[in-house]
Amino acid sequence: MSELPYTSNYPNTLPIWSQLQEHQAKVKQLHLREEFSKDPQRAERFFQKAAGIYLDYSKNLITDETIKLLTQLANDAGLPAAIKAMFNGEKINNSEERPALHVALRNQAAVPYKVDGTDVMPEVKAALNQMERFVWSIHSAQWRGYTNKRFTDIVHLGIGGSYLGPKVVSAALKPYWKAGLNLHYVANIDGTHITEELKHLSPESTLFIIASKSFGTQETIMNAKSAKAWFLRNGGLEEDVHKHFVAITANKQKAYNFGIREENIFPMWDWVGGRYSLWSTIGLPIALTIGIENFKNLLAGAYDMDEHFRTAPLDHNIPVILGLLGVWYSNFFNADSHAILPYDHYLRALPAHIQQLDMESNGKSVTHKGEAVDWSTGPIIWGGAGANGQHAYHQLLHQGTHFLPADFIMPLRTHNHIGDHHALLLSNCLSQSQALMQGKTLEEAKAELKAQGKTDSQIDELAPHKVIPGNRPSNTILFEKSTPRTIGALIAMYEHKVFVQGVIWNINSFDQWGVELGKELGEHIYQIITGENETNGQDSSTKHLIELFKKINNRI
Ligand SMILES: O=P(O)(O)OC[C@H]1O[C@H](O)[C@H](O)[C@@H](O)[C@@H]1O
Repeated sequence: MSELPYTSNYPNTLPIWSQLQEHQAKVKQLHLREEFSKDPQRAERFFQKAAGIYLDYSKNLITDETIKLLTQLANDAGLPAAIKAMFNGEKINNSEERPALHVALRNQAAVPYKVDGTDVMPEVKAALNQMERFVWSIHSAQWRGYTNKRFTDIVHLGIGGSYLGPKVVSAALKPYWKAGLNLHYVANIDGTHITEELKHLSPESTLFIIASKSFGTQETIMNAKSAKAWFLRNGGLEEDVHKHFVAITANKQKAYNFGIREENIFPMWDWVGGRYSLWSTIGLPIALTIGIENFKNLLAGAYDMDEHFRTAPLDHNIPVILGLLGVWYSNFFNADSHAILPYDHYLRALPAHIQQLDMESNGKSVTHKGEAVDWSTGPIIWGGAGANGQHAYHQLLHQGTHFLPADFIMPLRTHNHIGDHHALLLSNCLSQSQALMQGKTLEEAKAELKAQGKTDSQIDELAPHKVIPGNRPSNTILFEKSTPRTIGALIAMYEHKVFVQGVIWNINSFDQWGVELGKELGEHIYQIITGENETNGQDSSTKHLIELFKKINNRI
């Protein structure tokens, strides 16, 4: 395991940590409603704009002092050096001895990015050119199906980072989709997923992308085999397969063995983590739907955020501020979750992507050196599209016993001008963060009931149910419109936020060993089902459940 190229600390042994604890004791006495009425400039003071993203963080449980102390924590935890190390391509993913160099994929400047002394930019550019040629050949119908029909449907087979990133971006940018091409994603090993997607497709006009960095992920390989079988069953011949299947992988040999022609394999690199890979060739379905120019704009938007992250002072740095606020709540207020609430139908897949990005990155409990942490790390990420959530789980946000910080995310302009929907959507978005912040006092609840003509005893009975404590924090993240550039910046912002937190917590945000055990055990269980292995050694629950499955499926 390689040495970390920057000094990392146990955050809770830093003197600043105890200063923050003392400070928290004071801040928790404050109420945001009063902080706002005391200080009309609060919104201006806690506001940043960069890379087309507006961040209002004034509805957080913070004072100027909090930001000062948190910035000090970032400095003392070695964040500036860690940012440099990431951009320098150093092996910050020390348990896998790899850099995490996704920033190279969107580098717009004529500067090299080196891995082990070799500039990777020529390979990055060559891959982008390969994507461009491919996208052009599909759009111009130079590349056609085996009966000479143009492609109408792309089926992207991938899971995890080879799925969630492309999915959120292609959905977010639907207004930019080229006419005549539909995109479908198949991720799950559940045969229902692929069955439902293929049901209405014709093999003659369907192109499959097999996206797997490792080309070893069970779900994707199984789906790829089933897709190929479907293709062959429905008229395609073995010699036509190369016209309908392309692959994206860092494991060329395996893709080749699967039957993909060498020229139809798009490269990936081990210095790009799966959940950071939508900017690479894994973004091919994005480029196919929105066109290569828009894909390049997406990269440019992410680059804008990278530059902001790399150069802005910590207390003006959007990803740093977001990361520190998350640390403030996780470690000093014991928050164990964080909600992602996009008020944009096109961005409805964002919570799922941020979930993988954040939870797979920071769901760790040992430091870079392998010592157990005794501070909380990554929170549970959850969420969904607004305003729908307001009629479902927001009740708990407003009156539940959990402390749940949230991000409200919304484009200021819409692609779909219809009636006054967008102004109403914005009103909903703003009213939710306002309600969380200000709440409703007992006096207000009573006055409200009185105005409704309730009797005194009714008022006493009902008022406690109507009290809303408020003082619940949120960020409001806005941008002018969902464009390739703003969406690029938005997602890069979250990537860096996650990194900031990983640095403070002294954990490796770029490995994911925790997912391996389930895969290994799954292999074994499958062998038991198929009779290749014995049930010996299985716990009685698993054994019993396997038997139940076999019995119901007549596999005994
Ligand atoms: O792209 P692949 O190699 O198929 O990996 C797909 C996904 O599966 C793994 O289990 C990891 O948890 C993810 O980080 C990864 O993105």
